[in-house]
Amino acid sequence: MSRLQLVKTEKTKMEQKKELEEQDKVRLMKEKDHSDLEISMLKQQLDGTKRTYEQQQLHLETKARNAQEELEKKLKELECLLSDSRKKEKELESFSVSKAQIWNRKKVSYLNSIDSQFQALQGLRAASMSIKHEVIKTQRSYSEEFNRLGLKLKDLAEAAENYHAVLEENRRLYNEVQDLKGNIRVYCRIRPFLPGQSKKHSTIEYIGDNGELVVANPSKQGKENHRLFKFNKVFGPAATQEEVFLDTQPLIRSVLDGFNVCIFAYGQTGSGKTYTMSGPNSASKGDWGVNYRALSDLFQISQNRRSSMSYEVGVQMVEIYNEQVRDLLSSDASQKRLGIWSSSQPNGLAVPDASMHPVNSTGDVLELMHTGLTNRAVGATALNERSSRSHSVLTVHVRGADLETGAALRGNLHLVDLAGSERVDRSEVTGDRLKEAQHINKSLSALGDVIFALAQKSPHVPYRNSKLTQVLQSSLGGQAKTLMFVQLNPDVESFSETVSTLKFAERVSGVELGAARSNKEGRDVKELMEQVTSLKDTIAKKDEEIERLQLLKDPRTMSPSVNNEKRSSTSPKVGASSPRRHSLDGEFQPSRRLSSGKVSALADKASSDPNNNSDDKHSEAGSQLSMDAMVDTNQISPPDDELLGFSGADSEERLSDISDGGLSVGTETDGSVSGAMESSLFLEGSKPAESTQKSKLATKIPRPPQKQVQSTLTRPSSLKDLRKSTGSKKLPSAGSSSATKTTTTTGKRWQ
Ligand SMILES: Nc1ncnc2c1ncn2[C@@H]1O[C@H](COP(=O)(O)OP(=O)(O)OP(=O)(O)O)[C@@H](O)[C@H]1O
Repeated sequence: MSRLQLVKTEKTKMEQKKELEEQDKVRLMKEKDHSDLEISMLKQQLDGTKRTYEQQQLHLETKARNAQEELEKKLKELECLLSDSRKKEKELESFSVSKAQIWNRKKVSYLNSIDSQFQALQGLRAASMSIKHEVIKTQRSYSEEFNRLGLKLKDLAEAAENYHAVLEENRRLYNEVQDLKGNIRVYCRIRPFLPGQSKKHSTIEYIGDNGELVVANPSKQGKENHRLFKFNKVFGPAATQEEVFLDTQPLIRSVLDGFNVCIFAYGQTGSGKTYTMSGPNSASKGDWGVNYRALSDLFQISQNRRSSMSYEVGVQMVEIYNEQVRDLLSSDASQKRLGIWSSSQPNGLAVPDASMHPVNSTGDVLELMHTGLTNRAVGATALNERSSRSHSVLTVHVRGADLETGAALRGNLHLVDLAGSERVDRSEVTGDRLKEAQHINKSLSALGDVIFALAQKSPHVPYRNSKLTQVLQSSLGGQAKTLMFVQLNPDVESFSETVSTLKFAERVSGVELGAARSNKEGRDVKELMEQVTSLKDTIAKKDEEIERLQLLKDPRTMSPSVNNEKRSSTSPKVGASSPRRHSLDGEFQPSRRLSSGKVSALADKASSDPNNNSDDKHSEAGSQLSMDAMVDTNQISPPDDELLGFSGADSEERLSDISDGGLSVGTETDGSVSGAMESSLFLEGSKPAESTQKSKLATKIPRPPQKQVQSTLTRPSSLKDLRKSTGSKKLPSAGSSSATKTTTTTGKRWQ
């Protein structure tokens, strides 16, 4: 059974295997069909592809043929090009060969030039080396020089630091010198005779170098009508405008240093006030008066100082007519009356309403002054010679600032052309003319009174008595400096006016008791005394010579007894005169007509023995002189002083006439010195005690009214008159200490 089962299992297995194989066969048959299908498809595909390839091959073959044709064409072209290029190459080769040759030539020339330039460069280098050495040497010397300059600069810088201090010191010293010369100066100027007047007699007898002036009335007989005056300076008729200004110039500088200065011209109508202050009409530069020159100088100095100071200058010009102040520079035709500030305003203006015109040059000033003078002249036609009857005041205001310190200063310069000073007899005038005269006399008297009160240190200075003194207040007194020009007309017909003018001036000049006088006096007096001694020697020699000549001329006097007599009586009279003139003047000037006496008469008296009072001739002569003087004084006195409004001034003037010294206590610095000199010159040998006594007497004399006293005092002799005058002029020097002190203490610097 097992076998069968085995065979049966075997058979099943065989059947299963056969079945599987059957299945495989079917599957394989299917796969074969499928593969046949695939093969046919692939065959189809292959055919299609074969065809496509064949087409493509055809196309490509066509293309290749075309390309080949084209390439053949290009090849031909390229061959052409190649042949062209070869040709060009050949050409270029030949060109480059020629170029190379040119370049070679150029190269050679460049090399040559480089060679030569190199050599030149070598030369330059050598030169530059030597220059360098030179420069180094110069640099060294420069640096040494710079060092030296540096040291100098340092010194300069140090000096510059002190410059301002020195400048300030200079100014101080300069103004001290001006102070030493006195704060009030009086210059006398005599105008020449005008064309057509040459034949007239002159009243001017003698002009001394030291300010002496002798006037006389030539129409009167006798030697006794001579009068001697003494001022700081006397300018004769021949003096030029420039000479006059030279002595004025120092004051101008003071204005720029902050001082107030007043320059005025006093004198009768036609005596040359306007000529001195402004110059003649349409004056050329050479004829310019003090005004123009002062302003021109002012600008010049301010210009010179511009590195250290800056200045502003303004001008006002007013006219005082009948006690009314009028602006001469105003464009306003209404000409209103202007008010005056009696005490100076902070800005220093006395007439603040008068127009102020800033000026920068002399040209500006000329223009303004022309306007001012034209305005004054307009008034003149309307009111008849008004220019002579009014005071014109040109005020220059200067404001300065120190550029270094910023310090400010202020100075005023008043340039005044006063109205004519002549006195008018009441009987001669009425109405407007009388009113004018009263106003002028009042203001001029007030001016004299102010100066006199200042000199006397009076607690009250009467500035308010006139518009003139109110306007000038800041420039009168204190440390202000005043210069008065006394103008004289030499015409004999003006003699009484001349004497009156001179007396006024003497009164003004006599008031200055300068602080420096006592300092200066010693030395100056010594010098002057030495001069006097030498003059006396000369006089003595001349005396002897004249005597000798006279003796030779007059044989009758040959006898010793007569000779002696003559010598005692005539020799001093004739002999002393001309030698003195010689010695004072330097040389004899016939025009002064002194040969027969006049000044010589004064000198006679001076040189004669003062003890010889019994000499009748002399005492007579003396009284005659005084009488003449009195007659003159009386002639000029108006009949009714009070009505004309100058009685006070007159009485004082008379007093000055009487004692001179009582008021004229020395004409400032030089005046006092000259007082001493005069006493020696004119009172040679006089007893000092006597002269002192007389001067004391003079100072004790009460003031007005003095006509009586005048005659008793002046009558004895003119010699005494002179003694009194000179003696009293010496007074301040003897007892000047108090006066000297007061002047110094009252002197206040203006600010
Ligand atoms: N020093 C001088 N040299 C030449 N001529 C002068 C001199 N002084 C004055 N004169 C002449 O004298 C005449 C009068 O002078 P001026 O007019 O200056 O006098 P015055 O005092 O100002 O007169 P007034 O009071 O009328 O103004 C003028 O013709 C002037 O030219």
